[in-house]
Amino acid sequence: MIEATAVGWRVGGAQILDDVSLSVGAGELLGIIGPNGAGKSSLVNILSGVQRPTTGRISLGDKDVTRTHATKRARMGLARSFQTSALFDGLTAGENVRLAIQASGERPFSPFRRAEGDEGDRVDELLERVRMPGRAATLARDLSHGDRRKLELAMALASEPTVLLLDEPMAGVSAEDVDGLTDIIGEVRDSGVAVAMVEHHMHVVLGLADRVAVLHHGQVLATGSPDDVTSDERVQQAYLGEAL
Ligand SMILES: Nc1ncnc2c1ncn2[C@@H]1O[C@H](COP(=O)(O)OP(=O)(O)OP(=O)(O)O)[C@@H](O)[C@H]1O
Repeated sequence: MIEATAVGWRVGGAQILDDVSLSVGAGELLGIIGPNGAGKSSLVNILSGVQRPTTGRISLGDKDVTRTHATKRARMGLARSFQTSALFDGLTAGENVRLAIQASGERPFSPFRRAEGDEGDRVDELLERVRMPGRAATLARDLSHGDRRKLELAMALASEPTVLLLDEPMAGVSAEDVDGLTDIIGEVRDSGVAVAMVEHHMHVVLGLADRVAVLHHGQVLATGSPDDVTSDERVQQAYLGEAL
């Protein structure tokens, strides 16, 4: 569904990404791991169209989207979450989701438009999908950190994406919420979405991913099943001192 071929990204004199090739298919979850500064977020930005690579190619389905803007890629079925929270704190959980539904629709987006058609049902469905039933009326600012991350997932799912890019969806959440988010993301993958997930919680990535790509100094050090990459000596070297 989404593929990077020989992607390089150079900023000033620094080669941030170098000859990165990877792909994620429908119903597959690719975990992207690597030490701090390896280039994981940069890669997500390039896959989503927030940044344009210096060299190489990105394709979405059978389309070359290397030069396609992020907004257009979103209309083509790509959704993403960000490392930092992207919610409207003064709106309720339901209103946040409704805005995401409207923003992904055909009609011009307006934060002042009232719910219409089956939007109310869709909001409830999406909140249920992320295990937040009955939370529609809670202000985003009053949600726990874990629920905020779930709400962000619901918003990313509002466009019914075929490809979902997640940049550290579990950063800073409690162990209990990590388990909940893991289940939800697994269900999204099982529903046929191609999911690429950057995550520092190693046990989550290794337990959930079908394949793992290890980035190191902007290059793909290894790709393979969780077992293959954890037993790879170069990967162990890159993570020296950290439990894999
Ligand atoms: N816009 C930019 N301009 C210059 N350098 C950048 C830019 N964006 C990222 N970098 C540099 O690229 C390198 C990779 O950063 P990136 O955030 O992609 O790594 P990461 O693997 O996501 O790290 P972390 O795990 O800490 O989030 C870092 O050295 C960073 O300083």
